[in-house]
Amino acid sequence: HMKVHPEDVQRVLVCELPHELMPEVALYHFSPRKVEESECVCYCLKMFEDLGLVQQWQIKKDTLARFLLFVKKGYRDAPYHNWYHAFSVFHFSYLAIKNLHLVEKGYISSLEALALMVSCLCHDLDHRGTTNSFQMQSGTELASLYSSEGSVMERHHLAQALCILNTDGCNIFDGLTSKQYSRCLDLIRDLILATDLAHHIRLVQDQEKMATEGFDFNNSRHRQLLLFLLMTCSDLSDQTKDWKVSRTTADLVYQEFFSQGDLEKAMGNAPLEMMDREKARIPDLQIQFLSHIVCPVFKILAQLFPDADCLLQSTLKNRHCWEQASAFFSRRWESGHSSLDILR
Ligand SMILES: Cc1nc2ccc(C(=O)NCC(C)C)cc2n2c(-c3cc(OC(C)(C)C)ccc3Cl)nnc12
Ligand SMILES: [Mg+2]
Ligand SMILES: [Zn+2]
Repeated sequence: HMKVHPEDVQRVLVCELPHELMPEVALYHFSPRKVEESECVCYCLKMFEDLGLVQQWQIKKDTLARFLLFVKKGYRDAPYHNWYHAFSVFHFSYLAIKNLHLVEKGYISSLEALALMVSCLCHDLDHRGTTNSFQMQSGTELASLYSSEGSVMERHHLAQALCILNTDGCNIFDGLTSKQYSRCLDLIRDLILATDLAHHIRLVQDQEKMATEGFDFNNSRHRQLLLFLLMTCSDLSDQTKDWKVSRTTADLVYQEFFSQGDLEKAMGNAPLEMMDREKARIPDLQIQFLSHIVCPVFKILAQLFPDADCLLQSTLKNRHCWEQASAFFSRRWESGHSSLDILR
């Protein structure tokens, strides 16, 4: 099973980063995918510190370093669902908490901020680059464990997160009271299970209604819906960056989808068109994904927080780029040749 060596922990604790994170790390257009892999764990530690969470929750730094190293090791090298995805999702939760002043303004508590950030880091642990329906159709061991409850992969990600928290020297929550501890684990459970796309689709109408009515600070349902919204926005945050990041991410996602499609064909099952490298039209699929999933959630975020409007604008700009690519492609498809190279 996974091992983390004491010298790895020491290297993180003495990390050579300037004591404070560079100011640009806290900007919306900063792409965490540009951070050196060997520096990611240091950045995570600094982000927790920057938000005062290490201090507030009496988190021992060597415990946090060890926890972060175990989480990083807990990701496989799938094209998209790997450590850099988790690190990017975590970074966005830091951006939202810091730039929207979510704790100071009372939208979320400090404990909810801690749970949100830890959930972002752990939310796709041990992902194999295949979907829930693939687990069920091919009868994987994860499906036999979790298919009766649904959200097969998300239940596995949660189990992996709890396993790391229970590993010697990794329990970052041992400074919490037992009441805070059980509240925090309930939050992490709900937040990681909320990353199932099917769960998100069930919630989004209530989130739209909340944004239209206006956030009610005393309404526990509103507070819960906001945490789920922040989780989904973080999971999709690559689409709020510049075109190169947004397009590169789509490339990685389709590498996973097409590999799954190849597997399904080899098993005699017909893949979804989105997963069939012979049939998928990536620009059109991305326009649909941005229109139906991404832009709606950042529209809700922008309605609740006008300062987040720049994020919605970025997703709309990226959709426009795909529309231009699609127009260009359909001209080339008619003339018989096409490749994604034009986007290079
Ligand atoms: C660039 C990009 N293209 C995608 C294209 C299609 C789909 C897809 O699943 N389509 C199925 C139909 C029914 C909608 C997801 C895509 N996707 C995700 C993603 C989001 C997820 O769920 C949350 C975060 C809750 C929305 C879960 C898994 C993934 Cl891979 N992340 N980036 C992408
Ligand atoms: Mg996931
Ligand atoms: Zn994810």
